[in-house]
Amino acid sequence: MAKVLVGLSGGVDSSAAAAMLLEQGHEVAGAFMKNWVNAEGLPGDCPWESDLEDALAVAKKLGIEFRVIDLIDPYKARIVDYLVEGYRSGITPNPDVWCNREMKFGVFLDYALEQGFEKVATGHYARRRDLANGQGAVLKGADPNKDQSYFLSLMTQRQVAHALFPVGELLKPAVREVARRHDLPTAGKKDSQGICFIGEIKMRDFIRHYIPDSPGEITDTSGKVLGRHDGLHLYTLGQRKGHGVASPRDGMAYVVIGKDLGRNRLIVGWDEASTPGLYAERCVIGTLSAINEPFDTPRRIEALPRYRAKPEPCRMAPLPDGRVELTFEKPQRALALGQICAFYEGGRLLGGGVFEEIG
Ligand SMILES: Nc1ncnc2c1ncn2[C@@H]1O[C@H](COP(=O)(O)OP(=O)(O)OP(=O)(O)O)[C@@H](O)[C@H]1O
Repeated sequence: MAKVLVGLSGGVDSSAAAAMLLEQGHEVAGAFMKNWVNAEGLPGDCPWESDLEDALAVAKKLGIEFRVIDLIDPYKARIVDYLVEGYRSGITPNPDVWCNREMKFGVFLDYALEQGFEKVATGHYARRRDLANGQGAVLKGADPNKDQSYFLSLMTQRQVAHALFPVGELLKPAVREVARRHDLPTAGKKDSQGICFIGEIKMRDFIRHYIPDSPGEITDTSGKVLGRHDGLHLYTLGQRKGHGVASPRDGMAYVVIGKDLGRNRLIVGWDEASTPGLYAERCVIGTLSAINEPFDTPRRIEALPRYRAKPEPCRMAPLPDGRVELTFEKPQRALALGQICAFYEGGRLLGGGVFEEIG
């Protein structure tokens, strides 16, 4: 049995996680991380105060110690700045994946260890197993509709060694049942949406607050002007809606297929396999994180280029500069620089990295 600090977000999953850990006989305390406060008055609803109340009510009901930890400054430095810088430089950042590595299993885990806890638990739908060599492994969650292992793909072995994911063993209805059985006030709460800190604030409004619009032309690949954009950072490869260019072809939409940074032009094309720039078979992944074995020999794996994508078979080969090259069996649509790619073998998460070159 271990001394566990569980991250209580005020949602049903982490509430049930705390209850399960108690049932398993662990010594449990709960903590709410204060990550971001809408001090800048962005339009939208930021429900952290009611989430904090819910987390506190759950801890009370379970009779566990509850702490509020102010991580606003490290969150700004590690997540908000990464997000804004990413958009500014024209890539597509993924703050949810980064948050697990830098905050929940970074700053928060360090705090927990310092305070004498042995483990940090969260309500993620993933499973943790001990390997014969003593290492911890991460498997996909038992509920295929809820699996969140993708978001854990940049975790290190040290982080996994101290992590627990109790609800990952269950299907979602069984998780709600745990919360009901313990009469937790969050049992019927609907699942949270969106980026962990932005809450109900629209990403577009958030970005616009930090990066001024920089309007330019929208063209096709021949350079013909089809419309105007508000700033290249507001668009992502493969994006169908929001660019405002109507399609003259029935059943065939214009999608974003590239950005010409030099001329501040957004390039659109047809959403079809033959469109240059939209599909790629090959890519280079850097900023790698290997949970168990290093990626130093060529092998066949499955890759998830984005959350909720289908696992795609591919060949992974190490490069002399320490990164890896992936060659997919089938061309992949809209792989975006900056996005996270998670690697799997069967149901086991091998790790992941960042798309640094495409095509
Ligand atoms: N502000 C927070 N304070 C403490 N822990 C948090 C916080 N936000 C998220 N977590 C932890 O990270 C886990 C995954 O976060 P995510 O935002 O994906 O929540 P979720 O899947 O909606 O789960 P939940 O139902 O518990 O909110 C949560 O289950 C919780 O353990």
